Amino acid sequence: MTTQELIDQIKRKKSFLAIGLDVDLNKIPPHLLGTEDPIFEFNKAIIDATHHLCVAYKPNTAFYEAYGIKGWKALEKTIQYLNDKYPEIFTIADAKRGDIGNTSTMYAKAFFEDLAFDSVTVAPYMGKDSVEPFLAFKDKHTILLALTSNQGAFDFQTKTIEGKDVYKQVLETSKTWENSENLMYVVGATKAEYLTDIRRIVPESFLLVPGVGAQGGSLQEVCKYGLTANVGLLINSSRGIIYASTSTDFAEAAAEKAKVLQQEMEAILMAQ
Ligand SMILES: O=c1ccn([C@@H]2O[C@H](COP(=O)(O)O)[C@@H](O)[C@H]2O)c(=O)[nH]1
Repeated sequence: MTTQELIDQIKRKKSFLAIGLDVDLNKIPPHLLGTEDPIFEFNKAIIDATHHLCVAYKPNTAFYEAYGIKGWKALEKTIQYLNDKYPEIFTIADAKRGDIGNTSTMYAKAFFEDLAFDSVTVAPYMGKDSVEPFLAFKDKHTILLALTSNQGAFDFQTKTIEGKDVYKQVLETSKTWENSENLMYVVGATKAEYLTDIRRIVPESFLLVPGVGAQGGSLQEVCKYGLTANVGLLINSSRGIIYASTSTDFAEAAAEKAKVLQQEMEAILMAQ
């Protein structure tokens, strides 16, 4: 999917919500546990109930890898279902990969060719040659971790090396790489006060922003400093939406939570 197609979808739906599909078998409604593939059944119901309210889904691969072959199969079925039934939706494999070049090539093939995701999250700390294999896929998007939502972000990302914060070096250096127009960046909603500086370096780039809801980040604060003329934001919420109910009404309850966020987004876009 091109960036323009993503922007068009955002404008059409008046939403820049990315719903996180972080499926934990201990948290899903018990009646699904008797089905053949509870993870997929859960995702399918959530997707069918919420697809009109969001523009992206972000399965975090850890939640699938944890269940071995069955988890990976459920991930494969989920992305196939999305690509077949809702091809306008932007898909994000939150896998946080990155390794020496030939290994990164295999990661890129796994997520872009085999699973056919539109994008994958990548850790930048092994440098240019570890990210290039992802960027070589010209019709796909590489989402680089810039300033993450967790407390540990302050351990390295905000440290100053040679006079510049490390997260700023990630943004500035990555902009010089070939096909950098296909880069997006992860910035935590809990770090909204850094967005003015971030927008000075990447004024147009899309930012994937997790941390609204369960982690305490504010949608309003993020939009105040991070919104661009083309929106430029994908706001992620996972637990706050998908675990709204643990009963048979779980999909409707998730849609209600998603609707609240979508309406807040619509109001922000109208006021722009
Ligand atoms: O900086 C980051 C990068 C990734 N994440 C991931 O986003 C979701 C957030 O889930 P919530 O339940 O809405 O808190 C999850 O998959 C994280 O691994 C992040 O939170 N922060």
